[in-house]
Amino acid sequence: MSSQVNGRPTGPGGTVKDREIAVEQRYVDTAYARLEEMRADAQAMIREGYRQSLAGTKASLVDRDAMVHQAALRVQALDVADDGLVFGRLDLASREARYIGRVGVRTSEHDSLVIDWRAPAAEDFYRATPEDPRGVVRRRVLHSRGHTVVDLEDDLLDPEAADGMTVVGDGAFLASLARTREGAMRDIVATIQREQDEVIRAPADGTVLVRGAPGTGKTAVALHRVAYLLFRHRRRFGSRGVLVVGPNRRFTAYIERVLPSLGEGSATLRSLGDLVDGATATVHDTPRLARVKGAEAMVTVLRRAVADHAPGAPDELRVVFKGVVVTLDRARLDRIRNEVHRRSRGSVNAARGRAAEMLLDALWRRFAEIGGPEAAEAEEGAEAGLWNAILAADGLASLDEEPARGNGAGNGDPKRAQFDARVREQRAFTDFLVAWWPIRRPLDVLRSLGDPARLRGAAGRDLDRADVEPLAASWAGDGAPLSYQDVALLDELDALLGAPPRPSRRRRPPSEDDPFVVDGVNILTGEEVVDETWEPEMQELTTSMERLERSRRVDDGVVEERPEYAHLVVDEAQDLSPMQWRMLGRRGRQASWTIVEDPAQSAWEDLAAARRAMEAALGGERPASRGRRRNRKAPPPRARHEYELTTNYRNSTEIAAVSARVLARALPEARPARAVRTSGIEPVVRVVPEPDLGPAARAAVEELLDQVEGTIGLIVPLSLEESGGQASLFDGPATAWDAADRDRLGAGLPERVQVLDVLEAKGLEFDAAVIVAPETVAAQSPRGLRVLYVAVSRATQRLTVLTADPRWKDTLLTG
Ligand SMILES: Nc1ncnc2c1ncn2[C@@H]1O[C@H](COP(=O)(O)OP(=O)(O)OP(=O)(O)O)[C@@H](O)[C@H]1O
Repeated sequence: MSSQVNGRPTGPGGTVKDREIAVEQRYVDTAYARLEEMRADAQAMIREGYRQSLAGTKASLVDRDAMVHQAALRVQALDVADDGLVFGRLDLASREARYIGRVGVRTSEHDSLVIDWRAPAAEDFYRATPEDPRGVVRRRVLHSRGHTVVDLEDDLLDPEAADGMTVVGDGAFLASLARTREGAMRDIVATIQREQDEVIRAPADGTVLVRGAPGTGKTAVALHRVAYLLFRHRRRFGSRGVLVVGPNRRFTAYIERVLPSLGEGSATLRSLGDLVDGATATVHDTPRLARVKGAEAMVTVLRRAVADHAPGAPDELRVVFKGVVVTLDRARLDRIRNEVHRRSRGSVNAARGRAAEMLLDALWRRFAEIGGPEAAEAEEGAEAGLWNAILAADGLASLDEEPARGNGAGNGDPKRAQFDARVREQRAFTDFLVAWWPIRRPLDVLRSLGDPARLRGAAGRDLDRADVEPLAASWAGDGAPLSYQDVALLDELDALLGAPPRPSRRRRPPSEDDPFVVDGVNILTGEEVVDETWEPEMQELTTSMERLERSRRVDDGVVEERPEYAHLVVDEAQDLSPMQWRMLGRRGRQASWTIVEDPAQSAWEDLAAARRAMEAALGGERPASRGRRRNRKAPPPRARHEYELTTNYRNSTEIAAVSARVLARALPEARPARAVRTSGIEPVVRVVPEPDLGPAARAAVEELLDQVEGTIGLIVPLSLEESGGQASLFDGPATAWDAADRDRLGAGLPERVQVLDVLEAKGLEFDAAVIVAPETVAAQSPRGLRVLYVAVSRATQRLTVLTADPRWKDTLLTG
């Protein structure tokens, strides 16, 4: 027999619930006491690590590093568990009770006190249902504040086996969904639902693809999965890293506390605008420009741009050899440049040496063509022995002897070697080389396309001619802001240009008279000529933190090494352009992936092209097979596991009904998720004349400030002027919600109000949302209705929509 008691007084000890809370509190106190001991042990280990380092041997420093690192991680994890350490209890049919918490805690005799939520033994806590109780009779969720248990909620899963077990609860789960939002996402570790848990614990290999409508917990699930993967496969994912990518910086700021609250500080969290070191996106493109910049055709355009001559490159090379002037004109130089590019795709910046060799080849041929050898001999009045005399003077073999090894095309011709050596020495040649084949940064190339003529050349037939001017305008000028799509283009350029030649680590003798050394760098090989004492032994003795720091170092805007990760998590994946997929693909060539998306929220017009790019990114690059194995069949495609989340935990049923109506218009065949919480508060739609939209929005926010305690989102249409004045591309209504408008709207409002545009609102949620001008949002792009669908599904409690078009009132409220 069991008894469902919702806090009714039952006698001198208070309510049944109070007594149950007191029992749990005693257990929780024991767990905290042990946690404290474990923390003290870990801190002692850190002290011991530092003590060992005083011993001063190299081995002790390495040991110290490893020990301190491990212990510091442990202290960090234990600190995190300090708040709400224990949140669950399972009572099994076997009468065993299991406690589930943020970290595993064992007694000093190694008996389990608390099971880590990610451990297999905790799975039943999330998976057991009345239909499939998995041996669980009662599941209890403990709500704590700090170290104090303040509430309980039980689920009776197997009433037959309950036999006298107390069951308390008053729908605390639903109440937790209605909680006030504080501006940052929180973990859901205590209330993960079964369908979500299946995603979190999905296999670590291949690709996990998660779909679900707004508010179904896709982001929450993806982040908990990261914590799970790092816990269960620490060696694999911890060392090569996990990258979590969100759509924009506001979003990453919103979710950045979740992983640390789960004890995971090691995953890298970046927005699509921050993935390339040294470049930061600050604006969104207009939908039209985003489509152009994001399309795969840009690969060809950028290839041409890289292969084009650099701005300011000289168009004639002129050297003098033995009084004979040898020149290469523009047409010849262009042919050579094309040939060097053909051979050095992906390593253009490292190809200066090859460029020099090919120039010398061409100069030598030209020298022969113009009768140079005869002219040179005639001028110097030399007999047949002239060459020998010169060669001998240079310490090279005479014509009668074995041919000296040539510097040039490796043909062993001493005349050619002589020619090469003399030309290389000339400042005219080295200066030309540096200007003609400069080390180019991705940003320089992108800026060079700010010149419409140059962009037109690179565009060929791959861009619509009408797009060229606005594209160029968005890149022109050193101070032009970078857009989110631009960052993917910079990454593409980085891949095309390749890293500049790596500075030499070897110590070299000072080489002041080496003609190829300009400003301390050998201009042919790019090697830095290091002449200070270098102590490799000392350099290697660095801590893990220092190594991490060094691996991220950025040199003059060029990334030294693009990091690759063992696992990539992509949120809001439905919005990635093909170019953005390529950018991610380069970071996960050998990775497994978790992809989270809702195609119905996609603002991307050509979803099919984006899908192809996604598949290419996921296909990655398999480790190269060697030798005989090369002819074997291609490896099987990576495993894919697909999941759908179906319950909306964010919106009240009233708000979900409005978003379902927008969805029905945007995508009639799509099914909305089932909302589980009814608030009794109906959304409000007000019709106001267009010029009054701003003041009406202020008034709506002020009203809501009295009605909700937490965050308010004031969501306005896109500004179509932000990324370089492409207003001409705008073919919707003329209201411009530019930054100044938004500042005016937000002026003087408290911090819990955020003014943001519809794209920035992606993935976020607020207690209350005010949506301004749905008619404008819907008309701003071909996928405007989907963008509006995103906007109306942001609020948990209250939704107010302001429209200048009375028809929208019916659309939103009655469908
Ligand atoms: N099992 C759960 N227990 C408690 N809260 C939950 C649960 N699942 C999701 N939530 C909450 O529901 C809200 C929506 O979750 P989340 O933002 O992850 O949804 P989403 O599917 O990513 O939405 P969108 O598509 O709009 O980005 C969040 O506040 C999240 O904490």
